[in-house]
Amino acid sequence: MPAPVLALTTGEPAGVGPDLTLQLAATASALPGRVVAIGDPQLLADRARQLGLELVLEPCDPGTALPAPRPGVLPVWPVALAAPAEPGVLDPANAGYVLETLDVAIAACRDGRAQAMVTAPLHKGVIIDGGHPGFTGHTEYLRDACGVDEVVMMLATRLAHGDGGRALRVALATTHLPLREVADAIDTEGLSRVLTILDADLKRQFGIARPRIAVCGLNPHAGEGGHLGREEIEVIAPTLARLREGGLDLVGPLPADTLFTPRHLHGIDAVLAMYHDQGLPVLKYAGFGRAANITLGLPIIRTSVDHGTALDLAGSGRADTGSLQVALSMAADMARARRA
Ligand SMILES: NC(=O)C1=CN([C@@H]2O[C@H](COP(=O)(O)OP(=O)(O)OC[C@H]3O[C@@H](n4cnc5c(N)ncnc54)[C@H](O)[C@@H]3O)[C@@H](O)[C@H]2O)C=CC1
Ligand SMILES: NCC(=O)COP(=O)(O)O
Repeated sequence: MPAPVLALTTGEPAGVGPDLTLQLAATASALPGRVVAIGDPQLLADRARQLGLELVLEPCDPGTALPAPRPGVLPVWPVALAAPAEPGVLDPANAGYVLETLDVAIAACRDGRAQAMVTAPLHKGVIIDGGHPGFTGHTEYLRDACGVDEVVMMLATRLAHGDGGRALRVALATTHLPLREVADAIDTEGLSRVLTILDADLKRQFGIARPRIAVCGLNPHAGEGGHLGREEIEVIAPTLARLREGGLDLVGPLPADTLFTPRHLHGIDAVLAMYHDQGLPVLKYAGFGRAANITLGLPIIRTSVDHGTALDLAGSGRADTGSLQVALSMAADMARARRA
């Protein structure tokens, strides 16, 4: 069985995405699948030279089969930059380029030329500035491009210490939203959809027969019996009760500050946090550089790095490839599991 083809979008051209792609391709003894980079070949060649990396970039036609893998050769599906890119310097002119790399990867996953897509980081602000005011991230872009109503962002890592390499998975009930809007965005329908997708994809994509999911409250102390907010009483607890009747194994809502302690995490397959900065700081404290971001609920497989564009490191050679390695490995494993 040939290794799965992983379509790797190289992300914001002024960020570390091109660097990480090239660093991994030049130095990793083995990549976890057949990686094809999507980006501007000249940008990649210039960045490789800047980083002092020796590898051959081989532009290929996305419409034809990939050449057989060879050590030191990185196949590239070419997408042309709109303007030359300088490491660390954002240019809204290249917003369309970044989105086009995503479109190429999505199309390849949908028609079977690739078995998964892996995304290097993009810069949300510069894409908005470049004429895409509704853009909030890969997650929502993929949802719309794949024509599904709801997706779920989940980050996963392996705990390093004292926990036998156990997985920590943190999913989000809301994603890229101003904090002011979060409480209003949490309603029974949305929460039900998110938990149903999370449960289904932990089974389907991660092989967990009966996922046990712990759900955070929204407010301090999960609302302190209604004295510090009523979302737990009026929305979250009744939603969990209804989903339990449908067979989901749910714990909570629990105060988020104590939920993320080893005793409460014991036996839990995933935590659902109510908002981005309730769950992700914990995940990143536990595993920054060793975690991947997975979009659940899509018809295709998509993983990503756990970090952003790191403009301060672009072109320096000091960006850590750990998370990209995890994202590629996870995508390859998920593709093999789906094929099996
Ligand atoms: N998957 C994606 O496309 C993601 C994109 N972003 C976007 O990235 C942009 C910048 O976000 P920031 O909050 O500044 O986060 P950031 O992750 O780019 O940087 C935060 C800190 O982590 C460091 N860092 C990041 N990646 C690193 C790596 N591979 N090796 C070593 N150090 C690394 C940076 O140097 C910086 O000090 C924003 O537009 C954000 O939306 C953020 C997270 C994920
Ligand atoms: N903090 C995670 C993040 O911002 C990644 O977003 P996305 O671009 O993968 O939707």
